[in-house]
Amino acid sequence: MARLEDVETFHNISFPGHMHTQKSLSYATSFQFQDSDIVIITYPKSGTTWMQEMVSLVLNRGDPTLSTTTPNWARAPWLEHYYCPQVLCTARCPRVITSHLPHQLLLPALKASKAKVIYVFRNPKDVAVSYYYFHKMAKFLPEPGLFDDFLDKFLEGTVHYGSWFDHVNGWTNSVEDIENFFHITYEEMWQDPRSSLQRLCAFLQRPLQEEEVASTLKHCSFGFMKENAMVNYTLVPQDIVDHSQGKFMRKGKIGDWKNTFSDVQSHRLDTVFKAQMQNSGLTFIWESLEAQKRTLRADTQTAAA
Ligand SMILES: Nc1ncnc2c1ncn2[C@@H]1O[C@H](COP(=O)(O)OS(=O)(=O)O)[C@@H](OP(=O)(O)O)[C@H]1O
Repeated sequence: MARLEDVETFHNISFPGHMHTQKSLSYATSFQFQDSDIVIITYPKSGTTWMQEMVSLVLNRGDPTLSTTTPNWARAPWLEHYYCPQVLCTARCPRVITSHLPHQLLLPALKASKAKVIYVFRNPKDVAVSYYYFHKMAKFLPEPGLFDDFLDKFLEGTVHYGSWFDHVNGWTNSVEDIENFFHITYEEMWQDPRSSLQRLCAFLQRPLQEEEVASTLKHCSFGFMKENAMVNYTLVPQDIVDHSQGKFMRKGKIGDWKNTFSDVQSHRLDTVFKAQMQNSGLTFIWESLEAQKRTLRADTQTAAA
């Protein structure tokens, strides 16, 4: 199946040209946010769709009607995609807007408003693997080749949307610059969905009743989202996303990187991580809960011996 390989370069960062144009990227960077807007920002494959679903359910008090009838990209459109202006014309208030843009491109526009900004990030090893497999399916992304070659580009920051390290450093350092800023990790959402949801509700000032919380958690679970055609991307035509190559809702786990990374590749990422993230003060969860428990047990046994 042919690739839709056109590339847009904007401020030295490459973007898939099939969905972004100079005009749409300029539109995004000079966007006039409203104070009532809710803006979800992520590096690709970090939990965007999950947060779009969570926000949508919170705004609808756990009622899944919209989540099961309207695709996520229509409920929370990508600011930098060419179709955003048309979708925003009919958007309800508060508008929910999504972006993968790095902070240097979007911060000036956001600083000028009181929009509520949600930043979701995920450990870079799981991001790299998820992104790699998505490149195999998504015809608007370049053919990724071997994982080793893709990892080189990921570490150099020459993949589409730029460097994970710059993205996470940039946005997590923006707390001071943006009046209403909330950040959360994929791992936190995974390990403690209920308290993640409570934190989100508090930030959005949308408290939920217990049954609304239960419904939101149910519809945001990986199992539910995997089957929901409004979020699992099966609605996207085959010539844009080749569904025979994999699933968008692929595994939804912490620590899946271990099935793709070799020890050498893991060490390579660790080295770049150490160099670029050492001043970030951020800590990441790299392993599944089972692996964490195994390590803890082994440590306890060693200490007891
Ligand atoms: N509810 C829920 N629980 C756990 N994990 C989830 C959930 N929803 C989406 N996912 C996983 O998120 C990955 C896709 O990330 P994004 O939505 O950011 O992708 S995109 O940037 O919008 O293309 C992709 O991760 P991988 O499975 O590791 O590839 C999805 O499976």
